[in-house]
Amino acid sequence: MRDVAVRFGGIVALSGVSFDLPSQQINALIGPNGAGKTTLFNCLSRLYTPTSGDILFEGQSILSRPAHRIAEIGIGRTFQNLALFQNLSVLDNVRIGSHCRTRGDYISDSLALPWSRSTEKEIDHKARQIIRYLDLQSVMHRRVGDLPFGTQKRVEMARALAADPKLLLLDEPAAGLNHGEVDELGDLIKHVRDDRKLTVLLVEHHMSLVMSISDTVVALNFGRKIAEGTPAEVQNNPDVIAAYLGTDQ
Ligand SMILES: Nc1ncnc2c1ncn2[C@@H]1O[C@H](COP(=O)(O)OP(=O)(O)OP(=O)(O)O)[C@@H](O)[C@H]1O
Repeated sequence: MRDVAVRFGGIVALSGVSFDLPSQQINALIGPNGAGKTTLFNCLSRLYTPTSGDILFEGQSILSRPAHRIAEIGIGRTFQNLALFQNLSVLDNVRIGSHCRTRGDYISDSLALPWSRSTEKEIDHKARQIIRYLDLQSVMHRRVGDLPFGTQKRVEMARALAADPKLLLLDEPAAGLNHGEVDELGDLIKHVRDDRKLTVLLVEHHMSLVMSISDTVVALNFGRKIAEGTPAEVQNNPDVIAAYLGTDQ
C-alpha cells in the first residue's frame, strides 16, 4: 500500500496508509470499529478505488484492474458475512472458485467444445482436491445454506483456495465461531500458509487468534496507520492501547 487514501464524501475512511506485506507471512490488520479495515480490504480486492495513492502486487499497480480480474493475478478473499451461493452445493461453490483460473468462455462452454469439456474436468478435479484438503468431503453434495456457519466459513476458504491465490485476504474469519472452532481455524491458516506458500492478510477482532498466529500486525485508527510490527510490539504500543481503550494520548 503506498500512501492510500479513501474518502466517501466528507468521510475520510483511509488517509496516507502505507505498508508492505512480507511474502509467505501471516499479517493481521487490526483496529477499533470504523478504523478503515474493511475499506482497505475492499481496495485490495478492487471493490473500491482509492481516492489517491497506489497498491502494488508483485511490483505492479493493481488499480487499472477491475475486481473481477483480481483472482487471476493471485489475490483471493473471503467476506465477513460470507458470499457463498446458498442454494448451490459445496462442490459447485468451490468449482466456481477454480473457474477464474481457466480459459473458459461463454461460447465454447455453451457449445461444449472438446477443450471446454476438458477444462470442466480440470475444474471438477481441482475442486474435489481442495474439498478433501479442507476435510469437507462429507458435506460435498449438501446445499451450502443448510450447513452450520462454521462449516460455511470453511467452504468460503475452500472457494478462495480453489483459485490458487498467492495472497489470501481473510475478512474476520473467526467471527461467529466458538472457542474450539477458532483454535482449529488458527491451525488451518498456519497449515495452509506453510503448505501452499501463501501470504495471508487477515482482518480480525479476535485478539488471541491475531496474537497467536500473526508474524506481523498493522493497526489502524480513524483511517490512519498507528502501529506496525510483531504482535508483541503492537500489543504494547501506547497508541494502540489508547485506541482500544478510547483514551486520549
Ligand atoms: N461505502 C461507504 N460509504 C460511506 N462511508 C463509508 C463506506 N464504507 C465505510 N465508510 C465509513 O468509513 C469509515 C471506515 O469504515 P470501515 O468499515 O472500513 O471500518 P472497519 O475498521 O472495517 O470497521 P468494523 O470493524 O466495524 O468492520 C467509517 O467511518 C465508515 O462509516
